[in-house]
Amino acid sequence: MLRIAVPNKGVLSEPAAEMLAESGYRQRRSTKDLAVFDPDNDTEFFYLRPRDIAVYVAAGTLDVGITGRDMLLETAPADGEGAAAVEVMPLGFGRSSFRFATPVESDIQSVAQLAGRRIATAYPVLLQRFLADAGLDAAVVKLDGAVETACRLGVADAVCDVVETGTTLRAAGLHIIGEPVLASEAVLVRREGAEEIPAVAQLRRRLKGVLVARQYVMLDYDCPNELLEKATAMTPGIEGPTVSPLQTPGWSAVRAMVAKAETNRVMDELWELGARAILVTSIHASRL
Ligand SMILES: Nc1ncnc2c1ncn2[C@@H]1O[C@H](COP(=O)(O)OP(=O)(O)OP(=O)(O)O)[C@@H](O)[C@H]1O
Ligand SMILES: O=P(O)(O)OC[C@H]1O[C@H](OP(=O)(O)OP(=O)(O)O)[C@H](O)[C@@H]1O
Ligand SMILES: [Mg+2]
Repeated sequence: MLRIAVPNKGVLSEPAAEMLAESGYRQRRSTKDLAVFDPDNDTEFFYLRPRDIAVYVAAGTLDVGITGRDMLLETAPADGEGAAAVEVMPLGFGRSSFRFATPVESDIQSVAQLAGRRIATAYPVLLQRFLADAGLDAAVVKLDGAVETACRLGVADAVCDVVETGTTLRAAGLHIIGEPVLASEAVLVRREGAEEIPAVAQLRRRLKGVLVARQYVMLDYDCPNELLEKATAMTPGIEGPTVSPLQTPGWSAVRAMVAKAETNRVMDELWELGARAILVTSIHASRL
């Protein structure tokens, strides 16, 4: 039986459950459920705090888990101190960056100026590692959350925290300094060195299938044969487009997958070239 850890709360919780449901797995009905068994897939899901997920997976109690890359790295054991969990694949949601910020009016306006100052964070391991690598000596103030308030309340001179839109930082009168310490998103994790069992390989294919269905659309169009070479170069698809003859002499129908973000640009270019009946349909599921 496959055992999977899923975030029970926070921003990763809903999108993780949604992605698993789209991958064909049963998910919990109530946010109070702590575990769910999916008999059709012989899989059990455990709903845990995202911060703890890599710990369970590293211990080998659970086969795989979904957590944030930042949380995975934060909970990684120090060298030689037991097994670690490792990233298997990024999942394309819960994107954020982990970065420094200071009060707008602060005298600290660069990372180098953090030397000798107090930095509040909920990710002390990540921060210590960055400081050590950068050769900076600073005091780390470990907080549990709402880190942005630490400067105003006088317990820190700067923060190092998760930023997505920057709204929370701005509301606290802070601004970003320096480059991101880490770019994070939700990731699938498993135990370092674990043997790839068929159920995990299948889970990965299913998750990849959802990612592809989210990132691509199917594009169909009709094209005069003399323009086929140029048109298919614009829509190469994954392994090459499907080209079939139309009943109208001198015309072909073309079908190819196109990145969702590119759809309108590609449609405009195809139209300009002389393609017609350009249609876009969404992909519900895939195995490439
Ligand atoms: N606003 C956000 N946008 C995108 N990802 C985020 C955001 N806030 C947190 N995350 C990511 O979600 C993961 C879990 O964070 P989350 O905020 O759910 O847990 P927490 O801070 O430990 O708990 P809580 O906020 O419930 O007290 C982390 O990987 C983090 O980078
Ligand atoms: O850049 P933004 O879009 O504003 O998002 C970033 C904020 O979201 C998270 O807070 P959360 O709600 O998880 O509270 P926490 O700080 O207590 O974890 C994170 O810790 C930041 O505070
Ligand atoms: Mg949080």
